[in-house]
Amino acid sequence: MTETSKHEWDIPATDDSPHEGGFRADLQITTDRGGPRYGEMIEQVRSFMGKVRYASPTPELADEVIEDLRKLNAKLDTMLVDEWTTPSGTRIDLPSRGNITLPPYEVKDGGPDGVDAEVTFEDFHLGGNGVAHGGHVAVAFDDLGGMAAALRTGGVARTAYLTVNYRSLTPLNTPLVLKTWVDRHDGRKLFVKGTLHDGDRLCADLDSLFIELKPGQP
Ligand SMILES: CCCCC/C=C\C/C=C\C/C=C\C/C=C\CCCC(=O)SCCNC(=O)CCNC(=O)[C@H](O)C(C)(C)COP(=O)(O)OP(=O)(O)OC[C@H]1O[C@@H](n2cnc3c(N)ncnc32)[C@H](O)[C@@H]1OP(=O)(O)O
Repeated sequence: MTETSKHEWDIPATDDSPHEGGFRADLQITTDRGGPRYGEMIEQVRSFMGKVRYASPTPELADEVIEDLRKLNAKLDTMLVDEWTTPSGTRIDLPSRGNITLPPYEVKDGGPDGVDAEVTFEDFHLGGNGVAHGGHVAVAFDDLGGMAAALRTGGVARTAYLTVNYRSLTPLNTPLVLKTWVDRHDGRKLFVKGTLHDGDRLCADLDSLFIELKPGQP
């Protein structure tokens, strides 16, 4: 057994379906791709994105930052790979699998019945008046809802609908409890529910439908 095949979301390949569900059957989930400091690199980028949200640079500082970013972009240009082999989204040892586009969450427990995670919306996720943007809350629900569906079926599912009810304000820079679970499973249809809590206070809840993809479906 390889290091990656121990996980419940490792999707089995067959001879006639090497790309199960249109996705690579072997998602090559790793804990070492990108090196031991990849998580730290992502943290620095997250921190930078948060500062960009709040910074009001002088024109001179903007010039400097542009130059620095050009250099950094040129460095990463030399290392671009496809989506199946980038560490971003496949490093299961890192918050949100190292996916910079997701609010950082840590899975505490997960299986066919659902997923429990801790999510922190950061400065970058500011909507207005000091609280999280509703779109970022929906992104967190979409990803963790997709994970609940994937852990139930052992394959990748796509979101058919995603209804988020915003029940109270979602604070920034506060660890919050995010839960998703399969409420009903009917053939390829997975009705996934979810909740986001700040302590005892319900911030938002989720009502969604994920459709298990057929072999080869994009
Ligand atoms: C991606 C992860 C990669 C990373 C890998 C790393 C680790 C993996 C581990 C775990 C995975 C972790 C996390 C998951 C990550 C992300 C999840 C995010 C997922 C997304 O963010 S994904 C993007 C947004 N998503 C779309 O881009 C979908 C566009 N769309 C379509 O692609 C089709 O539309 C589709 C496929 C949805 C259905 O199409 P289809 O042809 O397969 O099926 P069909 O239409 O026949 O529907 C079958 C039955 O569902 C009913 N039905 C369908 N839609 C409905 C609706 N809206 N309302 C009510 N009922 C509905 C029908 O009425 C029928 O019901 P019935 O069978 O009873 O008649």
